[in-house]
Amino acid sequence: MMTTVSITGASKRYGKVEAVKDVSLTLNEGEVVALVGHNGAGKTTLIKLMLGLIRPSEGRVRVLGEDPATGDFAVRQRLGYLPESVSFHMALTGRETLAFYARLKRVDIAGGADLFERVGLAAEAVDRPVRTYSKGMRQRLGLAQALLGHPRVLLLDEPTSGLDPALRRHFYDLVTELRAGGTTVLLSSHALTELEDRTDRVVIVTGGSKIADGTLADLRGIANLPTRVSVRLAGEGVAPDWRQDNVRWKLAPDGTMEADVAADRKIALLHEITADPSALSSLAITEPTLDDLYAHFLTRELARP
Ligand SMILES: Nc1ncnc2c1ncn2[C@@H]1O[C@H](COP(=O)(O)OP(=O)(O)OP(=O)(O)O)[C@@H](O)[C@H]1O
Repeated sequence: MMTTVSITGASKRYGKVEAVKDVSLTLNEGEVVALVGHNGAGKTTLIKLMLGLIRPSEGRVRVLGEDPATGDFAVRQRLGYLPESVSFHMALTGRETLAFYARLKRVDIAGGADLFERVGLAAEAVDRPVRTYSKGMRQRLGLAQALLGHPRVLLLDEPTSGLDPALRRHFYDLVTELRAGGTTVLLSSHALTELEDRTDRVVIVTGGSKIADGTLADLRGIANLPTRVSVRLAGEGVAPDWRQDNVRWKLAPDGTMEADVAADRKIALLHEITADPSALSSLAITEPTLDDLYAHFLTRELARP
């Protein structure tokens, strides 16, 4: 897998504020990575470092093998960026806006109509002034702008804010397609639930530091949080042996029995529970969500001396 972005020991200070502290991070070709963290955690600063808009106070940033702040313009042409709040010139139409950005980026606009279609901006809207656009339409125009020049690295800051559920799905389909074509996609977001099944890797930052970096499975392994097992018994009178196991079951008001089971005991317990399938009417297993993991890593970080 080819590395497209590599950040090594990077820090960025603004006076006394250390917006990014000694962060090392690698992004690869064809990878979708979520960058998550609270407000002020340093996400935008990291993105600005990758874009070469700012330089690190310490450390090194390389994008497609070059320093984005000083490197070749050709590298910046292969970088796409969607800022958190997209602001366009309200009097320009969608088509004019895209043409403007294409000129800035010095890329061919020939595929412009295609781009509108790809991001789901209706043909009838393309020649209307941007001031008549809804927030979701502006967001899609922003995405079309970010896709100009077939970027190899796409940095998207809160890309789904303002999109309704159907547009979100469309957006993630597009991300999947880009990833298949080898693009690196970095999504900075607060929307943890929707990121869960859609990213290859999750990077958590807080107070400018990176505190976790891995696949969801990696993070689950490190966090070692319990798995929730929920069962419903087939009949009132059934009292299987595993109820006596040293797992603490709680009875929910709807009659479901729930237990939080340590990762290393989960499989043995499930084996036991399912030994007599006729005893159960339903069984559900819930792994820790990205929300749970995020809370875990933040709490662990706060507890550090
Ligand atoms: N130009 C700047 N001058 C001074 N301080 C800054 C500057 N840019 C960022 N900071 C500070 O650096 C820290 C990190 O900010 P950053 O914008 O990177 O966070 P973020 O994770 O993107 O937050 P959000 O989710 O709110 O966008 C914050 O404390 C912020 O106030």
